[in-house]
Amino acid sequence: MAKKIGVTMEVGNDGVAVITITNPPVNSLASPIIAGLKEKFQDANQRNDVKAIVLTGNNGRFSGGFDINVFQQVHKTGDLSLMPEVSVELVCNLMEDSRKPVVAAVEGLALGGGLELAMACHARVAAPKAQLGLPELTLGVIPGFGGTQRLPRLVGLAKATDMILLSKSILSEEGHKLGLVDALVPPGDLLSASRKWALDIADGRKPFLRSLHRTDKIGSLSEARAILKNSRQLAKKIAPNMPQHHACIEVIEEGIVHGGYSGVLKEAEVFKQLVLSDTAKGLVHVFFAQRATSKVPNVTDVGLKPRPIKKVAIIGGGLMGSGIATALLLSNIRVLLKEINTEYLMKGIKSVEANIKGLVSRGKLTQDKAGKALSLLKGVLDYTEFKDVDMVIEAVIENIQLKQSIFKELEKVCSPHCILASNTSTIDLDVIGEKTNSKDRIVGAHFFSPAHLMTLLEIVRSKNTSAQVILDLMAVGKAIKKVPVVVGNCIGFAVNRTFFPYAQAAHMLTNLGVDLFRIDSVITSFGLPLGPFQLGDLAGHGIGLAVGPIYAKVYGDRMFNSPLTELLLKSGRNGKINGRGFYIYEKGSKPKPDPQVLSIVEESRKLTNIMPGGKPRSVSDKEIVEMILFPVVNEACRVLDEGVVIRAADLDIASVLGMSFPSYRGGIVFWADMVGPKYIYERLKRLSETYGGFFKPSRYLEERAMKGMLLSESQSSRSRM
Ligand SMILES: CCCCCCCCCCC[C@H](O)CC(=O)SCCNC(=O)CCNC(=O)[C@H](O)C(C)(C)COP(=O)(O)OP(=O)(O)OC[C@H]1O[C@@H](n2cnc3c(N)ncnc32)[C@H](O)[C@@H]1OP(=O)(O)O
Repeated sequence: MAKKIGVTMEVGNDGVAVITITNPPVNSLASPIIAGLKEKFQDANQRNDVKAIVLTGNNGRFSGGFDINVFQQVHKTGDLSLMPEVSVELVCNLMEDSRKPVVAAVEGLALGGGLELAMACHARVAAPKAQLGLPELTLGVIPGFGGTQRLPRLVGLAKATDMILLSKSILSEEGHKLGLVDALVPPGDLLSASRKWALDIADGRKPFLRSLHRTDKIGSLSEARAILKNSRQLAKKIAPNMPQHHACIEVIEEGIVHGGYSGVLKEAEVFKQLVLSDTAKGLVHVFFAQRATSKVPNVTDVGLKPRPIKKVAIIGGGLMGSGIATALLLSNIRVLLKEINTEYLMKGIKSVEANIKGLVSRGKLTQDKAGKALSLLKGVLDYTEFKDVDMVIEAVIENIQLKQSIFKELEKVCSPHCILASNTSTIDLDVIGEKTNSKDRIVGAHFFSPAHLMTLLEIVRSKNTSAQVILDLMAVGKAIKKVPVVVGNCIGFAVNRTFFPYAQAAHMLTNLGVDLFRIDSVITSFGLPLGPFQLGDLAGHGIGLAVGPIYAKVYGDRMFNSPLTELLLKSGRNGKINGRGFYIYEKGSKPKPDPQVLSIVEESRKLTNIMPGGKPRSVSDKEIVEMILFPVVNEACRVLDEGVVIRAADLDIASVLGMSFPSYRGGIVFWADMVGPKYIYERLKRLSETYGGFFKPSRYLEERAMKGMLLSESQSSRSRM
C-alpha cells in the first residue's frame, strides 16, 4: 500500500491554522512536502480567517530533515536542479517574515531541515525528550535552510558551533534551558499550548521574535572571532580530510560579520558546492548502506518475529567475553559469565567492572545505571544454570577441539530453543558444530574488540543456521546498540578476510625497503586511525602468528610470507600488550616509534631478499596507499564474488565499523569504485608481474575492469547464504 504523504492545513475557530507534515516514518522533507509547505504557508498568510499558524509533524515526530534520497539522486545524476531553493523563499519569506506568528509544535525529533524550519518559527513549544540537532555535517554537507545562522542566534555561538561541528543533538529539556525551546509541555498539551502561544504573539502578549534578526546571543565581533578560531582548530583535529567543517565555519562567520541574511545566501552557495563533493557522496552512501544491513532476504521479509532474549550465558571471561558481557549488561540483559576456575572468573568479572567504571569516569554512564548493569551479572564455574538461558555466546581461545567439545556439551545442558553462538573470528562454523545435532541454531556472533565499544557485529550464518536464529541475533545486536551485518561462512568472514592483505602488504613494503613508520603515517593521513604496524601492535603479534597458518591453508596462493612477526616475537615484542612492538607503549603517553626495531626489520629484509638490486625501493605516498589498499580491494572482490555478503554496501559498512575505514570515503568497495576498477586492476596487474601472486588481480576485479562495470554492481550467484 502506498504511504500517505503530504502537508495538510486545518483552520480552527480560534483562527489558528495548523499545518501538519506527513511523510512516514520520519516526516522527511521530500519535494512534495516542501511544495506543500510553500502552498500552505502562502494560503495561511493570505486567508483573512487565519490569525496565527502552528507547524507540526504527524505521528509524534516533527521532522527528520531534508529527504536524504534527494542527495543520492543528485549524486547519481549530478543534477543540482533537484535541490529545492528553500532557504529564502519558504524559510525567510513565507515563514520568518510572515506577518502572522508561526509556532513550531515539536515532538519526537526535529533534525536538520526539521530543526531549521522550527527555528524559522517565532517560537518553539516542545514535548519532553524531543531530539534536536543539525547533523548535516555527518552527510558531508552543511545545514541549508538557514541553520548555520539561526542556531547561533538562538543558543549562542559557542554552543551552536559545538552542536553543528560535532553533529551533537540535544534533548528539548536542554533546548529549553538554552533558549532554543520556549516552552516544554506534556505531549498531550502540545497542540493546545502551541495554538495559545501563537495567539499570544498575535495579540501582543508575547514577543514576535524573528531568529535571524537577533543578535543578543552572538556577543562582540572579537568574542565571536575567538570562538570561531577554536572551532577551526577543532575542525582541523576532528575532520582533517573533510571540507564541510571548515566551509561551515566560513558560512557562520559570514553571518556574524555581514548579517544573518548574507549568511543565508552564502550558506546556499556553499551547500551547492559541498553536496557534489566526494565526501558527501561517501557519507550519504554510508547512511543508506547502514540502514540496508537490516534488510536480509529470507530472514527479515518472511513474517518472522524475533524471540525475546532476556538471559545470555558467555563462556570465557577474557578480553572478548568480558567486553560482550559488558555490552549485554548495559542493555539490561542478564548475563551468566562462565570460566574454568575461580581465578579466571574473578579476572573476567573485574574486567567487566573496569569496562563499566571506565564508562562512568568518561561521563558516558551514570553511577546508578552502572550499578544496575552490574547487578545483572553472575559468575559461574559450571553449566548448572544454563538450562534457562536464551542464548550462549562462546568466547574462548581459537582452538577447534575446545570449541567442538564446548558445543557438544552445550547441546546437552541448554534448552532446545537456546541459540548457540560462537565469537570465533576465524574458524569455520560448520567445523565448530560438526559434532552436534544442533546445526540450525549454531551461529557466529563475531564482535570486534573492545566489544562494548565497537559497533560492528558480524552475524555469521552457516548453510544450516535457521532464519529465526539469525533474526533473533539481529534483534539482540540492535538492542545492544550494534550494527549487525549478516555474512556467510568462510575463514575470516567478511571483515578479517577482506583486511588480511592489509598487514601482509605492509610487511611486503617494509621488506622492500620502505620505512615502516612512514607507511603508518601515510595510511593514517589517508584516514584510517591506525596504520598496519600500529594495528598489529594493538592486536598483539602472538595472534598474528597464530592465525597466519589458518589463512595460509585456504588463501595460501596469495600470502606474503614475512618473517617479521616471528622475529619481533623472538625479541620479546608482543605488541601493546607488553608495552613493546614496533612502537613503545608507556602509560599516559602516545605510542612512540621505536628506532631499535629497525635492526629487526633489517634482519627480515635480509631473509626475504626482495629489495630490487638489494637497494630499498623508492615509492611515493600514493604508491604506498595503492600497494596497501588495492590488495584489500582485491580480496573484497573475492568476498563479493563468493557471495559472503548480501550486497556490496554491507562490506562498506563492515569495513567502516570493523576496520575504521574512513566513512567519508564510503567504505572499501565504494572507495574502489570511485578510484575506478580498471585503474586498480591495471596497477595490481603490473605489481603482480614484479612481485607475484600476492597482487594478482582476482577474476571478479578483472571481469569488472574489462566490462567497465563498478565492483558494487550485481552479485554472483555463488552465494554462501
Ligand atoms: C539549487 C541548490 C540550492 C541549494 C540550497 C540548499 C538546499 C538545502 C536543502 C537541505 C537542507 C537541510 O539542512 C539538509 C538536511 O536536513 S539533511 C538531513 C538531516 N537529517 C538527518 O541527518 C537525520 C537522519 N536520520 C536519522 O538520524 C535517523 O533516521 C532518525 C531520524 C533519528 C530516526 O532513527 P530511527 O528511528 O533509528 O530510524 P532509521 O534511522 O532506521 O530511519 C527509518 C527510515 O527513515 C529513513 N530516513 C531517516 N531520516 C531520513 C531523511 N532525512 N531522509 C530520508 N529518509 C530518512 C531511513 O533511511 C529509514 O528508511 P528505511 O526504513 O527504508 O531503511
